Amino acid sequence: MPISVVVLPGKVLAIRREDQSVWERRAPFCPTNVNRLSYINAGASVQEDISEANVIFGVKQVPIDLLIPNKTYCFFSHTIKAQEANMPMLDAILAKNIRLIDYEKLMDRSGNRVVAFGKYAGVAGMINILHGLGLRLLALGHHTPFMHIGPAHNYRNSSMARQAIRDAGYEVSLGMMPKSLGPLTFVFTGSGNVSQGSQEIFQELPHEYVPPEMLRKVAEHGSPNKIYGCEVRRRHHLVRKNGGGYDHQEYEEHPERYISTFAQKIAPYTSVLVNCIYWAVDSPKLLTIPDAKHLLLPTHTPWLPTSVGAPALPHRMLAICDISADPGGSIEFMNECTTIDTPFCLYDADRNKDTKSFKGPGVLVCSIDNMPTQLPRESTDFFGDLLFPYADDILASDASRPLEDHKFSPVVQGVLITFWPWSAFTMYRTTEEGSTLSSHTAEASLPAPEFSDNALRYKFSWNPRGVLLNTISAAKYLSRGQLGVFIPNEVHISGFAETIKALQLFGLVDPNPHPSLHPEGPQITWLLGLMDSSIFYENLRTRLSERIGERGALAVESLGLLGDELVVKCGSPLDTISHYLGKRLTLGEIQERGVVLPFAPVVYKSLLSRLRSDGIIAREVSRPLN
Ligand SMILES: N[C@@H](CCCCN[C@@H](CCC(=O)O)C(=O)O)C(=O)O
Repeated sequence: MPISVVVLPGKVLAIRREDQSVWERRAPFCPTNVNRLSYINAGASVQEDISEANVIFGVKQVPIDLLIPNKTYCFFSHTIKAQEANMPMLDAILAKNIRLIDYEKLMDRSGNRVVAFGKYAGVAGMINILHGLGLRLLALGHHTPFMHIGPAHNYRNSSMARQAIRDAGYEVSLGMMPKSLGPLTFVFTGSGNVSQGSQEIFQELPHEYVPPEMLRKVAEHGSPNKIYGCEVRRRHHLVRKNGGGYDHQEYEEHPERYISTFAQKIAPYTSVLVNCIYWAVDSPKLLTIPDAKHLLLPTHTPWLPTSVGAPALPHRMLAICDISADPGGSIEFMNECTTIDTPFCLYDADRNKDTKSFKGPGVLVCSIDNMPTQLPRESTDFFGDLLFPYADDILASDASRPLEDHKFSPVVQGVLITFWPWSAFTMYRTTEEGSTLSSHTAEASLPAPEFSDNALRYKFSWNPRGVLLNTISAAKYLSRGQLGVFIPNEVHISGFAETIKALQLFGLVDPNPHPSLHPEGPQITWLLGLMDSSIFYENLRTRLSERIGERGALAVESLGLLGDELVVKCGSPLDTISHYLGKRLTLGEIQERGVVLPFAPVVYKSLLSRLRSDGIIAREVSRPLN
């Protein structure tokens, strides 16, 4: 239920009822925190209407229509990596003049997060994967002590889960694991809160830690009466692409210069991978789709005693608990997070597909992205105590007043500053009401071409649908009091118009459903399949060049639309091409000018007016490019 707490006269804090999932039973503060907050004896009132609150606290994303304008909100928005699903919510936050304090960005001077549920993600994740391991081994023909461990949410608290794990561990130490399985190894990537939480649970089992270089040895010759653990840090598997070992400073600044050797050096000797790293868009992947193919090939372990009733394992890697939970991220083949309702899937590398089953070929994956809510009370107490020291500071926020009127502590100020680059980019790309707009100045409303390296001259930080849609609708602007209309096709940025024209020519910017693009329809490739599956590549290429010129044809080719990649069909040509370009031309983290940002007037006008009230005036200088 939502509660409002009066903290000071005129200062009301609200805690919203979580609605992101039925499982979400956490809160940002626990009752003890609220008692301490209500220090002027005002008490907390439980009420549906929280609109009188200045600051609204929550845990997970807020539905767009429930976002109350002009408030300060604190919650996990999951927008920092421009996560596609949450971009409409971010747009609404900007449009509604909301000041967002994202817990993920509350950091100390060294860049470490100060409030996080991470430890409980680790705790719950480890319990879940032990439960899943029991079920997977059963499907492979083995009853093991892990069968008696339930999913994390089946326990009243983590102590009860620990007890069940200790009991299972006792049986392991008594030699009750089937000998045909050989020794089991658990690899933990990362050393932060998540990793520590999961290792605390692991340590309830009879265990021995080994360094990464000993993994192979214990995987082959270790004892089946204990479980081997190994914590793998970046320095153990990251190497420079151009030669050389891991350099922390350089990696922080240039993760793209590194590759991971995890798949070759660590994964072949890993039975259960507990992935606890923080993954950023530019970071190297730990396991790619081709790596999985290799790792899930049958292994030959003739030294293990097997029989019809006690078969050998198909391969070493049995399960992955991807607590890091970035679809397509560090574990490339994890393309959709699992949920508390359906916690596991079995990824079959041969078919590059996963099934909701424990039986059959593959590796079991658990990638729930809200695991701490499986232990809601404990994780709320833990989180509330971390957040409490910042509550007063956050409560001082008045979203209708400029930032410099506030005296935030460095931790809170740091979060708010993260909004500046966004505003600046938007300012760079937008044409404000009242400015003069000729066909030349209009070019300034597009991203700077010098920051683009593809045929569209755009890179996308999320779904590019809006950008493409704008190319078939005219933009309106005010010029010296007169309403003008600007046709995007007439923009003369080199390459952009040709490419857009080509996309339009092939009907790829059409927002209406197309039968060939029905998600359940037959598989097709891009233009070759979409236009005429019988035409040869060379002929299509020539025809294309004749119709749209060589530059246009080159552009279409460079976007991969003439290749034989299968189309992920999203119903309409526009949605399908948007999905494709969003993936292909992704910018990654927003770092430079020239990226695509929310550019509807409702979004940027509120930003511009906020900037104006902060004394920053947008000024546009435009010059013709040719
Ligand atoms: N890595 C992914 C998914 C993160 C999901 C984390 N969920 C946690 C958030 C809590 C925390 O970070 O402290 C949750 O518990 O819901 C991404 O970045 O989008």
